[in-house]
Amino acid sequence: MAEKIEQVIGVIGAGSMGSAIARGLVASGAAAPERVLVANPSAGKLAPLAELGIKTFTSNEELLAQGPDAVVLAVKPQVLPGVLAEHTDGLAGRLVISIAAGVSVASLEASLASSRVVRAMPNLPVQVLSGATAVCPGSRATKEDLDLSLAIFSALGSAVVLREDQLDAEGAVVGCGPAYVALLVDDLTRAGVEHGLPAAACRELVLSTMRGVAEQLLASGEHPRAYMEKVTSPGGTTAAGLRAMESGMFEVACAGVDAALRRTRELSEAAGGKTTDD
Ligand SMILES: NC(=O)C1=CN([C@@H]2O[C@H](COP(=O)(O)OP(=O)(O)OC[C@H]3O[C@@H](n4cnc5c(N)ncnc54)[C@H](OP(=O)(O)O)[C@@H]3O)[C@@H](O)[C@H]2O)C=CC1
Ligand SMILES: O=C(O)[C@@H]1CCC=N1
Repeated sequence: MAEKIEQVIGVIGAGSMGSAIARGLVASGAAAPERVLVANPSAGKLAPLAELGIKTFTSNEELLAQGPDAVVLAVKPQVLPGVLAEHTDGLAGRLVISIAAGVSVASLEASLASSRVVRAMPNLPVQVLSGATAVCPGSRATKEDLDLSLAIFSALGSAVVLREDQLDAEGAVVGCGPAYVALLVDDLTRAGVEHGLPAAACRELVLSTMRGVAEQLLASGEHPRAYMEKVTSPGGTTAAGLRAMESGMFEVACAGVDAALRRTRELSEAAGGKTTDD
C-alpha cells in the first residue's frame, strides 16, 4: 500500500509523463484525486484526467493560484525556460520537482531563486506503478521536500536518491529504458516471425517472458548472469543463442546509452547550460 500523500501536488504539462504521474498517484491510492492538479494548454489531454476526479486547468496561473504544496514540471526541456520565466512568482515558496532531461539543479535554482528544487528522472511505467525514478535534492530542498518527492515516486514504482552527477546517466539508461526494452520486444518478435510464428502470439509470449524475468530477478536479487546459467543447458539451445547474441549486445547497449547521454548534454546546454560546477 502506497504511503498516503496529504499535500496538494500540481503537475504542469499533461503529456506522456505528466499524465502518467497524475494517473499513477491516483491509481496507487497515494493521493486523493482532488489533491492532484494538472495544467496543460490543450484541453483534450485534460479530459481523461478530469474523468478520474483530478482537477484540471488550461492555464498554469490558475493551477498555481490553488496553492499546491509541490509542483511537478513535466514539460519538454525546450519549453521549460519559458515556463520558469513566466511563473517564477507563482512557483516561489514551493517545492518544484523537475523531470526535464538534462536540466540541472543549478540551472533550475538560478531561475527560481525563491523555490526549493528537486530534480527527478522517472520513466514511463510510473503510469502502471512499475516506474523507476532517481531523485536528487537541490541545495535549498529540505528533508521534508526529499521525503515528499520520494513518497510521490515510490507510490509509482521504485525510487532512489542519486547524486546529481549520476542523474544524466540514470536518465540515459532508465529514463530512456522503456523504449530500449520495447525495441528488444519488437526485435525478438520479428525474429520469431521470420521463423513462422504469428506476430501477435509471439509478442504476447515475449512480453510475458520479460515480465517473468523481471519479477524473478527483483524477488531474488540474483545476478542476471547467474540466472542466465539456469536457462542455459550445457551444449543446449540457449548456449548457442547467447553465443551469437552476446558479442554485439554490450556494444549496442553502450552505443545507445552514450548517444542518449550526448543528446542530454545538448539539451542541457540549450536549456541554459548551468552545471553543478558553474
Ligand atoms: N517521455 C518520457 O518517457 C520521459 C520524459 N521525461 C521528461 O519529461 C518531460 C515531459 O516529457 P513528455 O511527457 O514526454 O513530453 P510531452 O510532449 O508528451 O508532454 C509535454 C506536455 O507539456 C505541455 N505544454 C507545452 N507547453 C506548456 C506550457 N507552457 N505549460 C504547460 N504545459 C505545456 C504540452 O501540451 P500540448 O502538447 O497540449 O501543447 C504537453 O502535453 C520532458 O522534460 C522530458 O525530458 C523524463 C523521463 C521520461
Ligand atoms: O526522450 C527524452 O528526451 C525523454 C527523457 C527520458 C525519456 N524520454
